[in-house]
Amino acid sequence: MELIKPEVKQRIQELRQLLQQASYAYYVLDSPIMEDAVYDQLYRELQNLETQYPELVTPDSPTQRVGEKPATQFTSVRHNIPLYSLENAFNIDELQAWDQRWRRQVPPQTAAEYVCELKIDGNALALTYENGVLTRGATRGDGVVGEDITQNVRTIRSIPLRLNLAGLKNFERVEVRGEAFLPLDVFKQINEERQKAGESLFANPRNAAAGTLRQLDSRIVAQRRLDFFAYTLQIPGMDDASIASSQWEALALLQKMGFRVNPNQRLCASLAEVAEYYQHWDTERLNLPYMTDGVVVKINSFKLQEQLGFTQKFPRWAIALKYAAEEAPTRVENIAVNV
Ligand SMILES: NC(=O)c1cc2c(=O)c3cc(F)ccc3oc2nc1N
Repeated sequence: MELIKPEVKQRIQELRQLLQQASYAYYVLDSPIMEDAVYDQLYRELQNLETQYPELVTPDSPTQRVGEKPATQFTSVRHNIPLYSLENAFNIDELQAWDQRWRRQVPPQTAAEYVCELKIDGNALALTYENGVLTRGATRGDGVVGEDITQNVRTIRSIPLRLNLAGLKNFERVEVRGEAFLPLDVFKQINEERQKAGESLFANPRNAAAGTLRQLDSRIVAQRRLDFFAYTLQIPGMDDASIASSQWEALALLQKMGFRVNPNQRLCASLAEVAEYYQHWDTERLNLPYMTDGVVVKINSFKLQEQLGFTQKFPRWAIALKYAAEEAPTRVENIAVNV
């Protein structure tokens, strides 16, 4: 192989850096720093250089988000850390009952803060990063075994192909969980296209996202603009308390590493504040550009989470405080009617 001129390598690195920063600003921070036309021009220049020097292509290059050939099937994969589901509460009384339940496991008067996160109505994804590079994206499946949909996950622009691990040690292997979802306007557009093509409509954005994630051709997935909010950071073999001291800190770390984290989280000092957050978003959520179906209430301290642990199925330290279901279908039906 003839020696590659250093300025070519230099230019390729420069283009990757520029394109990655522009993509991060646009898809994660929602604040573009570059005109689309400029982005496209730089992207084409990088593509041309990588075509000319294929040995310089790296998996985290912005040109590597969309796979060329469709997969024939998805392989099953065992999660490095099982994904549990959340116990449900349907009103404030049931939230209080949960609070009394976990409090029976710890000394009386144990102080606790709560983190409230909007419960995004999408599909849980398990992301694996090795030395900062995304190596696997899998569906939740049954919590122990999911499907390897890495090539589809790579097309989700708000999921970083490489993490920003500046200043972080022991982060060689990182597991991130979050929710992949379809923004409502994309859901509506997809159903309009399906209506025109005489295909069946997706009943709701969650089904549309699930259907999209299971597409064998990642080029179709790339056109559908799935999005992602991260909410859990874990390191196999390390207890959570040595990664961060709390959920609140973990959310800040996820943002620092390059993930999109839902901006409406709230740190609550009491159940009264949790109830206030729950009531506030019962109506406010209808103005959001994505579907939610409740609030996830988590004990903030990782030390207290560890003391409480898990039942067979659920973490004792979290609960999904759901909204009454009749809201969502009405709204989604409205969208269907407009189609
Ligand atoms: N849909 C969601 O927006 C959402 C979902 C979960 C979980 O399913 C979940 C499951 C666990 F076992 C533990 C924590 C969790 O935190 C979560 N946090 C969220 N924000």
